[in-house]
Amino acid sequence: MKSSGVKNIIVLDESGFVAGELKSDKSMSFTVGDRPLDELRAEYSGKNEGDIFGILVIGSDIMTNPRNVQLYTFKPSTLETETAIAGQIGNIVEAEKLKAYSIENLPQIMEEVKTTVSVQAYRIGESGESRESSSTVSMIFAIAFGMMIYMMVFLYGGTVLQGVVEEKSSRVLEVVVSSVRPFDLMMGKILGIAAVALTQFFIWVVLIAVLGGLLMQAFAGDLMAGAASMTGEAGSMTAAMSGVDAESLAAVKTLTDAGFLLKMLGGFLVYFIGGYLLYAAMYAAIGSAVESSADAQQLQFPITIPIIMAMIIMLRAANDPMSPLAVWASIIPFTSPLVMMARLPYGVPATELVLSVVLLYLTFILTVWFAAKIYRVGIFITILVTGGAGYIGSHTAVELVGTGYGVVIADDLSNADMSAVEGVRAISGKDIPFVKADCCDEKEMEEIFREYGIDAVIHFAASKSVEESVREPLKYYRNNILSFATVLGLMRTYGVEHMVFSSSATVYGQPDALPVTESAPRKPANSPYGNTKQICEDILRDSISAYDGMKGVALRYFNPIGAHPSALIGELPRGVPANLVPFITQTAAGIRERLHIFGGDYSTPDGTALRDYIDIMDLAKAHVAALDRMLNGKNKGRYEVFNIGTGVPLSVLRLVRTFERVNGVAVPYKITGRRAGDVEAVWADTSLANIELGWKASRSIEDSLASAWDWEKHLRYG
Ligand SMILES: O=c1ccn([C@@H]2O[C@H](COP(=O)(O)OP(=O)(O)O[C@H]3O[C@H](CO)[C@@H](O)[C@H](O)[C@H]3O)[C@@H](O)[C@H]2O)c(=O)[nH]1
Repeated sequence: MKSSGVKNIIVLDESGFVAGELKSDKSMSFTVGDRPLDELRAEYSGKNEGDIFGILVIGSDIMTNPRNVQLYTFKPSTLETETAIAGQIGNIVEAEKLKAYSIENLPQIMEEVKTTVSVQAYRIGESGESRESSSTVSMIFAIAFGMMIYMMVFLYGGTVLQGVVEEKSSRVLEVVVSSVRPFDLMMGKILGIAAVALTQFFIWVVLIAVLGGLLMQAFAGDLMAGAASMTGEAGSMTAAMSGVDAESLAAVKTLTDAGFLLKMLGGFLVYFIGGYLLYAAMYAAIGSAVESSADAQQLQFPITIPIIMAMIIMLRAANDPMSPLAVWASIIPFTSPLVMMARLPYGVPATELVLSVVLLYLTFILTVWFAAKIYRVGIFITILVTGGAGYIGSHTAVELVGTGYGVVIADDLSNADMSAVEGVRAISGKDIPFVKADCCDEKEMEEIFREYGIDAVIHFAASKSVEESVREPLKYYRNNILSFATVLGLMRTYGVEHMVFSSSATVYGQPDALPVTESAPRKPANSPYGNTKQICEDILRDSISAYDGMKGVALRYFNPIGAHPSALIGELPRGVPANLVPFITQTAAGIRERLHIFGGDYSTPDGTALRDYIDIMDLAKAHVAALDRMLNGKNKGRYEVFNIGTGVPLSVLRLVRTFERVNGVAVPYKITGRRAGDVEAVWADTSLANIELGWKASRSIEDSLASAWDWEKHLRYG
């Protein structure tokens, strides 16, 4: 990779008057050779690292046959070198010819002695064989191929960029993305457009080849025939001596040299594909990072800089393929596709070629990875689901992914199981990120905000046992309130503005009027648990009113029941279930002897308490609806509250009977005294959620109870 420096050229001058007149300069140095050509060739052949650049043979009849000049090189020759030598010899011959004329009619003489010398280059390989090649053709090839790469990159890179930008605004993509890794999606997009580009390119190549062939036949038939009749060095020498334009012959020979053409086409394909892929990946990264085509225009500029640089270096490299700039630019991936094409005709060491190709394709893959990372952040709206391993959290995570949202689950697994996360992954078919973190731990949580571009939070993380909260209030105030305040604080720090909070119908206590609307007064809480839900609602309301941009929805759930239809996730109570349905399923499964129905003396049709049982899948969908509303700017206030229920009251006894009927299992039960803290009846007025969220419970109580039983059986019997 060292610079070519001064080109030392041995001159064998058969004419006797040229060698002495050749002037050395900083690029070329001439010494007169004192041994025959064959001897010199044998001595220097294969010693590419040596000092001698080549041997210049000037024919004895140079005065009458100015084309009888041959340059045998041990290193790649360039058009620049050949032109310089030809120029010098031309001047010397002209001067020599001038001597023979009377000086009186100088202008006429000048015209007459004007001589154009062409140098035929012979590249001496390791084997000592010399092959004639045309520098002009090589350069034209290099530049033409380089230009094609350049055009393709611009043309189809732009297509990739537009494609990514357009799809970003399309919801369809989010659905696609939910089942494909961003890396695969990005790669598919780039390769898909590459396939189109290549097809179009090959159509062009075939067209040009056919047209070119016809033109060649029409205009260059004679020349081709001449070239075909002369094979090898001897032929060329004859041609040179017979005065046929040697450069034209060399051009035709180069064009008909299958080895040369194969090398150039092979190189072109490797660099065309590699160059396109790399730049397409860069365009894709930009497409991922911007919101609109207009923004993309501005960001495209940085990409054009290396391409333009590569174009400039490519033109230089065609003249001096061994200069350090050319060598490095042909290895560095961003310029290599163009620059290497310019160097290729002159012969490039295999190590440089391999390094260049490997680096090009490696950088492409890295760029796709990088683009995919931006894409994920740019295209996915990523939702942090705290408590996502819990009952409602896991079902909501499934629903979010199904809708096209990106999800990160955070859970300390204190009252949940990793199997729920696995279930979510299995259902959604996606490797959803899970972080074991306590929402009260600011450091742990901050990692999540830093690592994943969080756009919104659904906060489920909380302890949920009414009875336990009475025994351990501090645990509840910490787990439910401190955690919520910590998450909200981090949202502020990281500019995350959307919060869906998991509230509860418990805030209504025993409502004065039924069904209960969102505007019903909240009653003093019966338990620390209930109190935390009220306090968290207030924290959210106050934070939103204090902090610009922050928006929030509190969803007041009624009684969530049921499980995902796949039975891969469901409610996972620890110890003796406090809630009705898990107790029923465990009793039906024989784990519990009998169900105790708390209170048969309420003022209700059958004396048992009335509740509004909402299916877990419907409840999960309500979260997506709330999130969509905020993210689409459809919310009417920055803080909104919705009841999430069916609006249909059901007694405990009716629920038990329905369970038995739907599942064909008996649930032994006994009516006992009322449970402390229980309200008699509560059910939702869901009209606000129906109208504003465009959400309505759709699963029947039968569906819910059947899925609850399926889940229990899955837990027991797999
Ligand atoms: O073994 C049991 C369990 C419950 N019930 C009754 O079933 C109904 C529903 O009880 P449960 O499933 O415990 O729900 P709720 O007490 O209504 O509590 C729900 O509603 C509360 C707010 O109202 C939330 O805080 C809870 O998390 C949520 O489960 C109530 O009448 C209970 O008395 C029984 O009869 N036997």
